[in-house]
Amino acid sequence: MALPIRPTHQTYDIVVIGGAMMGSAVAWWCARNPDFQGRILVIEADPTFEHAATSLTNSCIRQQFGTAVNIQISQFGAMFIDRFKEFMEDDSAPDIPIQSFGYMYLADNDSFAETLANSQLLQASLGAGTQMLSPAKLAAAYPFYNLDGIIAASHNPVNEGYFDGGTIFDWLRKKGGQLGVERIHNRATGLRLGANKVTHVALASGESISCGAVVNCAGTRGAEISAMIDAPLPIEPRLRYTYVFEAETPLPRDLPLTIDPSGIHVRSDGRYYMAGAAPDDDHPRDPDDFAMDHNLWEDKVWPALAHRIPAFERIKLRNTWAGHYDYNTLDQNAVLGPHPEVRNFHFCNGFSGHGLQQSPAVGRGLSELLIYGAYRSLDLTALGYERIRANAALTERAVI
Ligand SMILES: NCCCC(=O)O
Repeated sequence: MALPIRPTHQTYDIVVIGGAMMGSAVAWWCARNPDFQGRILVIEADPTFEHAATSLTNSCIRQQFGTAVNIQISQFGAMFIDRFKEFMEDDSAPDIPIQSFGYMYLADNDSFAETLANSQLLQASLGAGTQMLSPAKLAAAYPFYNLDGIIAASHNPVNEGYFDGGTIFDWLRKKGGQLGVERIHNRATGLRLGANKVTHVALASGESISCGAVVNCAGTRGAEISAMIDAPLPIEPRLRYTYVFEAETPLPRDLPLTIDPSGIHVRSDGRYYMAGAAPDDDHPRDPDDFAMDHNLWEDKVWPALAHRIPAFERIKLRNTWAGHYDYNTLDQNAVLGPHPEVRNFHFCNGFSGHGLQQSPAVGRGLSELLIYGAYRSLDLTALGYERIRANAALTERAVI
């Protein structure tokens, strides 16, 4: 059903700019909380979500991050997926399994092997199942890899792999609507400030909506929205290509999401395989530029895949697409929570390719900030805007 353009009210307690996975998660977490009795408006510029990262995602979750906060975010994400039906409070909600083939990071140099080993210690200390694998162990378990040049690997077969993020997205929108979340097809064109707060959101259709709080979930346009309150964000659209292919001889077991030293990643995708790559010349793009570089497959991606997995010499490309990361150039991590002075403006930006898997914990965390003024479950302060201002990166080495 088409969304209405105009809101039904002139005043909302919470206005969420951007209605894809993050905006829908924030809205649903707020709406389901009995301590919140207000009105929520979600403004979505493209309700088809054709080009949203939510639609063009590889839909995977991992525990293999290099910072405690990201590991804990994923741990809650995995628990949320595991207990999805319970969270939806609806017997007709589906079970959403995680296909735990794990991520397999391959290291071809001492420095990255050490990074993986240190990350494994951190992940294990927080309860994740990550293990370091020697080339010999790797060859025994996954004989299809060509391990030339590989000196170590890390792998986690627990709560790490593919999940059906699209179905979760559908349910968050549906249940949010049942709980009173209002969604419109419109664009935020301006934010009016008064006494260190956003007082109104201007819409492309001409209305000006009075608001209690604003959440910036605008994806690749997040920096445009925060610029409306003079808050610079180091976030830009970056192209990422996805390739789905069929192998003439399928591998004898699921292929973990393998991160090759070439930068290309590939995993099982049902009876197919899915690979991802960045352009060689990785620079900011226009938010509407989704041009595919068709040469990259022949020139780089396929040769790299066939080198690492010789069975992939004989494959048929079935589908390709280009999507965007909302790429945080400072540290490839999310920017979450209130602006230090404009306290009712909340960031929810810069996920740099790992947003879908972070949406359960991020939605919950922002709902706590919006309703109680503080994080109550998982403290996400490390991902706040202050670090952006201070140019103090929360470095995450495991960005794919
Ligand atoms: N965007 C594909 C990689 C997902 C991840 O960062 O785990």
